Amino acid sequence: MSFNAQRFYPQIFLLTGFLGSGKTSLILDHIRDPGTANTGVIVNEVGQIDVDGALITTGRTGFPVATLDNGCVCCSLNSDLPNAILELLAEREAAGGQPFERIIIETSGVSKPSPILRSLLNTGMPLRTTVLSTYDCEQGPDMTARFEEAVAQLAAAQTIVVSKVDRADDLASSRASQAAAYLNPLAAIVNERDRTQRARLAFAGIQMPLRSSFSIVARQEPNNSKHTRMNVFLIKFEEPKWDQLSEWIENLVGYCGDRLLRTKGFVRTEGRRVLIQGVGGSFDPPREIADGLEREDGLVIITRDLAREDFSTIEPPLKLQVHGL
Ligand SMILES: Nc1nc2c(ncn2[C@@H]2O[C@H](COP(=O)(O)OP(=O)(O)OP(=O)(O)O)[C@@H](O)[C@H]2O)c(=O)[nH]1
Repeated sequence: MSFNAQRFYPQIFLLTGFLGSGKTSLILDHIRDPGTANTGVIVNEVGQIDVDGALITTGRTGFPVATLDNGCVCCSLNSDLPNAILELLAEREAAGGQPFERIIIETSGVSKPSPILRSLLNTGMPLRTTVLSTYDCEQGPDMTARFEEAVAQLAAAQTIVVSKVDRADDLASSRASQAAAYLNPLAAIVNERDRTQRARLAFAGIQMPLRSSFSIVARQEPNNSKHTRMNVFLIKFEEPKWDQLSEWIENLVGYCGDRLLRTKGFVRTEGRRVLIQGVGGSFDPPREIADGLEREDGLVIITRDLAREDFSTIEPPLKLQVHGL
């Protein structure tokens, strides 16, 4: 399928936001809302385990999700993204469905938006694009100060959606809005406790021609797309016992401290397949995932300034392989 001037092209929402700041959750809140049937999603993960795609697929059965699995999309400037859009449109047409009103592109938590916007510009498709960034009110300004990726994401956004306010107090919530507005005075800020309403406001869409949003990003972010301070590891376990695995994770958290940024993936333990998710040192309760889901097992761990050898010092000693990604 190629570009067709007669076709109706959906609005594109480029959804950015730092690691664990709530991008997938915002999409899940959106697709659970009746009336969003004409949404398609493209997911890009920095690790090789597609957890986000899996969660969205289980969030609504049969939901149209495409995955960009060639590493971080902002680092691999090629035709993957335009092709994913065209394929999603073609599949929809072939299935005889209503045209998409919107396609949400969930970028990896370390992607910088500028190269992605550039690759959208090069499609030749008349795409109306809105850049959204989630801003985690629990992580706040410290995180953004430490990582240029987080600054680039917020600077590029037309809309900043403050996440996790449903479990924050009023002070944390209003501080997050102020910090977001300070970083990007041009952005509309969505700060809403009700998650359904938050998703509605987020994807209501402030439409700007792609070129003007691109020029904002280009000013803030002149050249590179390297993630200099981050390390991404894929850990493959040999069916550890649950007690041992949870102790290992607790010790990992203690060992890394604030160098641990994001942990997520699927691990087989005692005959079950478990979803493990953590942002910094805070972990969700483990969730059993049905075996039918065709996703590779393994835990993606994103850190700052950590070496592969560090994992061998974590107790208890488990049988594992560490791959640097
Ligand atoms: N209560 C609450 N929890 C949230 C919210 N947003 C995210 N979370 C939780 O925060 C964790 C990370 O959320 P995700 O939606 O996976 O974050 P993400 O930005 O997609 O993560 P990456 O793709 O790894 O960068 C999960 O445990 C979510 O359940 C929110 O608005 N409210």
